[in-house]
This record gives sequence, structure tokens and C-alpha cells, in this order.
Amino acid sequence: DEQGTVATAATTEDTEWITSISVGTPAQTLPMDFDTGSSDLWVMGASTSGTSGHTTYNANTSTSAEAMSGATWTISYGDGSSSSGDVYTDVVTIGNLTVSQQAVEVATTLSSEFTSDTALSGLVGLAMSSINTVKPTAQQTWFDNIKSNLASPLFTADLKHGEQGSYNFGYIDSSAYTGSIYYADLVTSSTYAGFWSFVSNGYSVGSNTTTTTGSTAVTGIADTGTTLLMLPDAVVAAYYAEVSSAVDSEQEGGYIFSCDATLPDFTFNVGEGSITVPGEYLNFEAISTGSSSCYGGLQSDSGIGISIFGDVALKAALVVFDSGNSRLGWAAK
Ligand SMILES: O=C(NNC1=NCCC1)c1ccc(Br)cc1
Repeated sequence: DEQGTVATAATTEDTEWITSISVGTPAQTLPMDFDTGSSDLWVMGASTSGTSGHTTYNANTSTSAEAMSGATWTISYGDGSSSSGDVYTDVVTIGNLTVSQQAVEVATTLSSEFTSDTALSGLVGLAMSSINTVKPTAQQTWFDNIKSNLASPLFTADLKHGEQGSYNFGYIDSSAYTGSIYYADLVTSSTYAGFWSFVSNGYSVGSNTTTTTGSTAVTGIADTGTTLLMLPDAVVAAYYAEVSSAVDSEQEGGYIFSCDATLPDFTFNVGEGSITVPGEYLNFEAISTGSSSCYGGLQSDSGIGISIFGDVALKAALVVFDSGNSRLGWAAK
């Protein structure tokens, strides 16, 4: 049984956490975005246009690469970004864990969000293999391929505010959290099939002095690839009702407030417990450099139809993606 851990490094402003993986023989080291909201492992190809300034993967120089003839892929993400290309199999090592014949999807087209992000060479999809986009035959995620070699079929995400985080595969680091891990079963209904989805049966705004609590049940997904916390209108309105300078700005596409506002904490229930997102995590960034108006880390999910517990919420917890028990665990830290 193997156990692996990989360090991640947050880029500036907690917009993504980059983790290096090794692909091919000899190993090609690639900085990647681990994404629990999708299920394709794709990398920028050495001959792909728009990849100048990026580290890229060259299948031609890897003695273990094999083209998957006739296979193609195309994906579009919630933020409007997209990529597509063809498919190889090759050796992929993450931490000290190696999958010998991993489907490595090589991008031949990239949207501007990817060509402009030179910190990134691609994504490692960690949602369910059922939503992998390779045609004619969907491929397994790296986690699904390594799972049987792990002490426990699970991985954890430990993202942090403005500092390095970590992903562990196969075990839960008991020193990485405090108190109990609260679990919620995965939601299996079709809307959420393929994602790490759960139901939170209540929330509260503010610290224990003045709190408004709500019983709105929120069904959402834990998505490391989405930056913000996206919840139903009613919950978001209840939160910003406690921020006197907050307005829902058409122009900015969401709630903004005065950058010197003191923001209340946001607590959401998970199973028998709850997780509190500190108010400071909910001030995402100034709407423009030097502006005194700031954009909220909590925004409405109205356009999406699914609530998303993105990095703003995930970095307040140690999150256990427990495939073996089809459940999601959250613990304070
Ligand atoms: O695309 C999603 N997550 N991953 C990434 N976003 C940007 C790059 C990677 C995503 C997944 C589910 C839902 Br519902 C909305 C969005």
C-alpha cells in the first residue's frame, strides 16, 4: 500500500494552487492545477500555439508515451475557459505514487484564460471518471487509477489562505486538522452525478455574538478549480445584509463593498457539525487595482443552478474526498 503527499503552492491572491507532477520517461515536470470539479488530466503540448512562456509536454521525447489512436477530448469549464486535443498514455507520478498507463490528454487548442496563465501547464481532474470527456472511450482519472494501491481509497485537500497548501493521497494526516471530521454522503441524483456533491442543511452569518441563522438546505459541490463560494441568492442576500456598504453590482457582476468593511464569518453545516469561513476570506480582491471597492468571495450561484464550495470555503477546512465510502468530509484546522 502506498501513500503519497504533494505540496502545492498558492499563486498570488489565492486564485489557484499549483502542484507539480511528473509525466513521461525521462520525467517531464509540469506545474498543474488540481481540479476536483472536472475529470480530465490534460497538459499543454510542446507544439501547441499559445504555449510560449509555459512548460509543455512533449510526447515525442518520452519513450513511454503511446498515442491513443482515434481518441479526442474537448472540455469547457464554469468560468468559460476551454481546451481540446488528442490523447496519449504515459507514466504519471504525483508525490511518490506512479500510474504507468495514465491517459494524458494533450491540448492542441487553448482558450485565452489558459494561454495567459503561464504558471500553469494543465489540469489534473479529480472528480468522477464518469464525466471524463475523452471520446470514443472515456478515460479514468489518475486518482481512480491509483486508488487500489492506496491504504485508503481517498484523498485530502488542505488549501490555505495566502500560503502553501497540500494534497494527500491514501491517508488522512491527523495533524492537519482540529476536532472531528464531519461527513456528508455524496448526492447521487443526476444533476450532481460526477461531482463531489453534498447537502449542507443550514448556515449562519456572523460570530457567536450576533448571528443570523438560516435553514436553507444547500446542495453543492466541493470544487478546488473554482475560486469563489457560490451559493443560493437567499443565503447570499442574508450574508450581505450584515455588510452595510454592500451592493449587488450589475457592472461588477456581483456583490461589492467597501474594502475597509469588517466582514462577518460565514458558517455552513456539514453532517453533525459545521465549518466557519473567517470573514477575511470573504473579501476576495479590489474590483480594480487601487480601488476602495472590493469584490466578495461569496457570490450567487443563480446562473449555474448548482452551489459551488470553491477555494474560499475549501481553504477554511481539511477536506476528505472519500471515494471508498462515497462521502465528503470537512474538518476545521
Ligand atoms: O469548471 C468547473 N470547475 N473547475 C474549473 N473551473 C475553472 C478551471 C477549472 C466547474 C465545475 C462544476 C460546476 Br457546477 C461549475 C464549474
